[in-house]
Amino acid sequence: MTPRWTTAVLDTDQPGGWAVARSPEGFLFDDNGALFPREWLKRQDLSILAEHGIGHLDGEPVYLLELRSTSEVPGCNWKGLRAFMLDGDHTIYKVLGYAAQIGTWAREHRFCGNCGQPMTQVPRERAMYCQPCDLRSYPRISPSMIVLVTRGDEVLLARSPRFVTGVYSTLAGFAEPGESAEDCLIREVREEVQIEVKNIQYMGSQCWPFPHSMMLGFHAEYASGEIVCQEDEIEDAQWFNVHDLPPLPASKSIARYLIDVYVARRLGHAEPVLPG
Ligand SMILES: NC(=O)C1=CN([C@@H]2O[C@H](COP(=O)(O)OP(=O)(O)OC[C@H]3O[C@@H](n4cnc5c(N)ncnc54)[C@H](O)[C@@H]3O)[C@@H](O)[C@H]2O)C=CC1
Ligand SMILES: [Mg+2]
Ligand SMILES: [Zn+2]
Repeated sequence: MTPRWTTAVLDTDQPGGWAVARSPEGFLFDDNGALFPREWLKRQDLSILAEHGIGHLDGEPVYLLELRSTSEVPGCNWKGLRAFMLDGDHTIYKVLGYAAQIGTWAREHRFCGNCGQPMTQVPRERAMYCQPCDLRSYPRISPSMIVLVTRGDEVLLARSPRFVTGVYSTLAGFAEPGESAEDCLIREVREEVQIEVKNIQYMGSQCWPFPHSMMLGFHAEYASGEIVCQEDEIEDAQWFNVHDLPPLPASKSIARYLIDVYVARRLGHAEPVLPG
């Protein structure tokens, strides 16, 4: 089956196609969703910082209008990417997630980090370029490890002070330079709960555009130690029995997938599928 959405670097001098608009308040939407006829959208009173041709949806070109600020468009409203993930069509969320990552990266690379001069978009390539330095900047992706640690019928879940009240999730953290995925996972689990793990197994990955994480998901078994929560980062962490779990993260997240797979295996149920 051909995918509905494929990314591409499109020439913004070509007319037509669909466009999405992104401001500090999220994406513009109306009753028909977040995609608008591009020529119509460009006639609205928007403060456009940059335009990017980002790909094809059902064969039609899609562009991003990255805005400096939020403006009123009659009949339309603004909504954050997270809300599109939670209650929207998954393909549209993928389009918007990609648009958000390209918009953020291009906005943050308008000037060369080496010499401070303005950078320009490279035609037909997803890169910003500084001519004097011959320096290219590519979209930023931050590898993050996420792991479900288990001990028989028990799973180790924790709460960050940033989470929705009551929700517990798997442990996660960003890779540091010089680390393998496994080194990072072992360090993060040690730092956050002072537990040692063994039998690390890769489970799958997920793009997490908040703002540019690439989640690499693992399962690991408990080896030793008692839970001690990292100050400021971890509000609470506990072993939960698979028959008695707390409120869990959103169903489309890889955190939820890691938990659901393990629970399904313990209880002999059908395994879930990881949303891409
Ligand atoms: N899709 C999913 O199911 C889940 C995704 N996540 C994501 O995983 C990522 C990592 O999780 P956290 O526990 O927040 O990370 P973490 O445990 O490494 O702590 C966050 C700290 O890392 C540092 N940091 C921030 N951005 C960084 C970067 N790009 N590279 C290196 N260090 C950075 C900052 O000091 C920040 O306070 C986040 O983007 C989070 O949103 C977390 C849990 C579930
Ligand atoms: Mg963490
Ligand atoms: Zn430069």
